[in-house]
Amino acid sequence: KPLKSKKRDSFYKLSIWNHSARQRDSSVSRCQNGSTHCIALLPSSFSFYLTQQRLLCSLVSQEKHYSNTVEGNSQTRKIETSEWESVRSELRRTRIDLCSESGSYIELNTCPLCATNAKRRLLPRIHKIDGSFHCSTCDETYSNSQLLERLKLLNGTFSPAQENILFDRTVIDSNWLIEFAKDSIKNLEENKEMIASLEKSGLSFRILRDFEAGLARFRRNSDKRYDDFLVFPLRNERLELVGVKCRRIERYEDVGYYRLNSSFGLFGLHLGNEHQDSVIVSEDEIEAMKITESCGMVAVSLPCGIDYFGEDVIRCLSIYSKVYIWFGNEPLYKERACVLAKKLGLMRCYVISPPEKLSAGAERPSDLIRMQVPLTPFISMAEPAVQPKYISDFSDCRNDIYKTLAHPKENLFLATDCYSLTNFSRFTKGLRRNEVSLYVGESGVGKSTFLSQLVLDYCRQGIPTLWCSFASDQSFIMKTMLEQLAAVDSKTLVSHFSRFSSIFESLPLHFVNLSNREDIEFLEEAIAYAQQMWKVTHVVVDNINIPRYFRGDKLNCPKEMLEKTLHLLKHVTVTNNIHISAVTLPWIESYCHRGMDVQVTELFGSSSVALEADNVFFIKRTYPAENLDTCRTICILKHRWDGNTGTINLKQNVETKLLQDVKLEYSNVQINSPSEQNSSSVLLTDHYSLHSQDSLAEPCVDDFDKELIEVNMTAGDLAEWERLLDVRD
Ligand SMILES: Nc1ncnc2c1ncn2[C@@H]1O[C@H](COP(=O)(O)OP(=O)(O)OP(=O)(O)O)[C@@H](O)[C@H]1O
Repeated sequence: KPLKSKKRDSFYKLSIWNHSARQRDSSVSRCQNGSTHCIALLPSSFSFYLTQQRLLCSLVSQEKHYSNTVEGNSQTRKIETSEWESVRSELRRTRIDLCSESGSYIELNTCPLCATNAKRRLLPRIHKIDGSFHCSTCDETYSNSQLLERLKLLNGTFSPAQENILFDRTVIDSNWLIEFAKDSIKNLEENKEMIASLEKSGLSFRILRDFEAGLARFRRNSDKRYDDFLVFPLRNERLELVGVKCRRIERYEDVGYYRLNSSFGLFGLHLGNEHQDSVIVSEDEIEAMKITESCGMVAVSLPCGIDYFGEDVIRCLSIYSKVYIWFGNEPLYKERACVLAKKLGLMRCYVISPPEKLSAGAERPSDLIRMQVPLTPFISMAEPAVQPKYISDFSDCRNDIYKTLAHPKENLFLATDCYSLTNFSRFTKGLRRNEVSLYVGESGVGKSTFLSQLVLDYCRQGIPTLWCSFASDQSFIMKTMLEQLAAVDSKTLVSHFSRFSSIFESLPLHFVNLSNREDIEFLEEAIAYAQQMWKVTHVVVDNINIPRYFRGDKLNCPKEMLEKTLHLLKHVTVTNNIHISAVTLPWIESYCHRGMDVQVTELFGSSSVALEADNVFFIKRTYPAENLDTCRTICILKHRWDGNTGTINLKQNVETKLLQDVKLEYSNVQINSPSEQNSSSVLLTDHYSLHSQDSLAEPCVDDFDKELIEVNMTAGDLAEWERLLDVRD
């Protein structure tokens, strides 16, 4: 937990108590100078709280904790210490730190698979008991052994799997290896039959000689038969022979190695010279030879295919300023090409993946050569491995744009109508993804009341919503919502409390209390969590003026804080494809009492707030009252969807807390033609007749809007109320 700056550098007495409240241990932990975190090693299961001088921890007995997980569930396997140690050492190799231990999980500071990091919560984590790994950003779950395998592949510490490795022997004498390689070349030269069959498959003798490929015979232990193997020399970055790879001709997957030490070299490396600055990396020796034969470029092959990108391999490729990677078009090949490119340095790597149209489905160089398709055009079409995210063209967005144009309701709108605030709904055309709406108004003007009714309406339409509140008392807003949902007088509400409560509880609505969280990062974390857990698509933040810390840094300027927060919220909406409604106070409160001519820029000065928010709704008291003393006005100052601006009066039913939006005025009517207005009003009225009766049990007295249907239900008519609710459900 980040400590406030003034508390840094101070001493904390750390007392750990066991569950029977006997002091078990105590030590002094100190924040290091300038550090934001105070780290103390604590038993895995404890709860703690921080007072002025003390961090009090209550320790939950370890046995009890285990009984809930392992013994309680016989299917859960306790991870072996050795397994965990190997995962831990692979993680260390990947330079991934174990970030923290919380409850039964160990968090990692970065995901080894998708590279999400501490800035983007939630962190990937490993279960302490069964060793399972889960990252919610890339949505990958692995068992302990699967994770180990993945990490080994990423690290290049993979040592060839047992299956196809017939032998892997370390040679002590380098001369023996040189003699073996020479002999094998001679063997191949003398075996005319073999050369003829290789030439038939598209490999000329010349290229075999250039690559110094050879032939060797090995006797099988089992049946004393001899098998022919092609021999490929492996050289290090100094072009010294460090090993040979042998591949059985009959079964090409079967391989064997003779190596001088634990490192591998590359096949074909000796063909490069100082004049060549580019190389093609292929998975397979035959492919490498065919590429060079076909296009004249230097091609090398990896000693263990796409499974091994160890340091020795990377060193061999370091002399080239341009590396073309040609593995294949399948997702696994592409993924491995990316991993290799990252290790080599993205800026100098290019990935060759022949487009299907041009290659007639053939993606590997040998297939293309067999089909007599020249390779050079594909090499020139290679895509740079690094594709900066900020560069995009129409084709990147084409599909999304089509979807939003052709099926806006399914792809863009979370909801088009709000049934209890019909005029507002007609004006705003509903709730759209990727937008931030800002509700501005002086304190106590009714921002939360308005939003609670809006949220309630959308929740009833099934839109999963998260209400994030920085206010200390969250029950207040829940109470308002319950009153608005019930839409009955307080006496009836009390007598039927449990019934209304269960309806309220069944809504897809979740609350997050951020009252003690002054850092905006907690909000980010809460949204990420709610997205994972409940797939929320609408998030309300009440109110964004409260946080003071931006990712650990205290910002003393509220304007800067607001700008940064809004920028963050906009980013969150776009990355998560959701809508965020944020509540804020205006910077210049005097404008609250001005007429409709207020501009967004006047409320927020020349800041980026006006730019970042897609919609700005300014709620103000209506002065002077022509008998409308309970009225508020909501001014639509900015509306990105159609650019309309206007005002709507809000009238509250004091008993039920329900708002009625009356008297809609467009300030730029020319955009909405009368016919459009009519058609939308028919639609709204239709819905309204079905939905409104449960939300407006007691209609407001004044009939400002002719389109509002009359509600003929009495406040206490609960049976009818529930019947309607059932019909709607
Ligand atoms: N249209 C309205 N007419 C009359 N009273 C209203 C109206 N809207 C809200 N109120 C009342 O105003 C009071 C304050 O409302 P609310 O808490 O929603 O304000 P707020 O702007 O969110 O305040 P804060 O910024 O302090 O959180 C409540 O008692 C509410 O019932």
